[in-house]
Amino acid sequence: MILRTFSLSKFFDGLKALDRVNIEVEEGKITLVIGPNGSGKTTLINVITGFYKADEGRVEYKGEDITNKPPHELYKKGIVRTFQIPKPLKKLTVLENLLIARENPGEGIIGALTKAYIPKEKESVEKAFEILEFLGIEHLWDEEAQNLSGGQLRLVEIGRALMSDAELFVMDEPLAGVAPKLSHDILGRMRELCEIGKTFLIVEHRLDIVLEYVDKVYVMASGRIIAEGKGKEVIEKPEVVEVYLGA
Ligand SMILES: Nc1ncnc2c1ncn2[C@@H]1O[C@H](COP(=O)(O)OP(=O)(O)OP(=O)(O)O)[C@@H](O)[C@H]1O
Repeated sequence: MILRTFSLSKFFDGLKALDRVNIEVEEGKITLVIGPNGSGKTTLINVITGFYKADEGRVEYKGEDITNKPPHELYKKGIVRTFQIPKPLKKLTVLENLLIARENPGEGIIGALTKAYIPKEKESVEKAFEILEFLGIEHLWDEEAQNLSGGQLRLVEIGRALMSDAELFVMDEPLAGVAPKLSHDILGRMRELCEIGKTFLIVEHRLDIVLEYVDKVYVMASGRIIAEGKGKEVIEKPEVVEVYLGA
């Protein structure tokens, strides 16, 4: 397992947003976390990636305790979280967005903007083009991000993460606002990346599209993992049907 959580808990003023969560993320696989609104999925990702502090429990990455390490330290270890491209960066081109991603793992917007105009090494530019080509958006390299469709922006977000050489990609709703065809393309690209050893931990609501691509599914409700398994069989479990109906 590349990542594991052990009895991970997070409280907000008495609310148990995470309640002793145990998950295992296998290397080279896509692990999906689902659950009704407010069940704790984003909180789980935020705690794993160091954006929130855990109140109890532990996170291990490659056997090392990484609990409550800040995002930039996790980035150095090979864990990257994707984010929607913030507004100021939308004025930059697609290529520029990839180039500054490498320098700004922590996603500080101010830092990103001040560093945006430093000279770029040839090697970084070559790498950026390779990634754009892989994602099928190399023709958009000189386009301002603000002119892209929602789906194209998602691909740029993934491209930014790929600039980092990370091994574990943590993504919150990578398909939100993306049309079905492009969603399938994105998931297909993720599967190809799994083949070269990359690992994905994702939260996604679009179950109709995503389930066939993922290796393992965890279902959350009220801060707890209530079911786990492979693809479609999980969502047919009575306890899962129940939480979705109740929601
Ligand atoms: N920063 C915060 N402060 C206080 N409460 C929070 C905070 N973040 C999340 N919560 C609460 O924790 C619970 C879990 O929220 P979370 O966003 O993790 O759920 P989710 O499963 O990602 O939901 P959604 O599918 O709607 O995004 C919710 O009750 C939410 O209101």
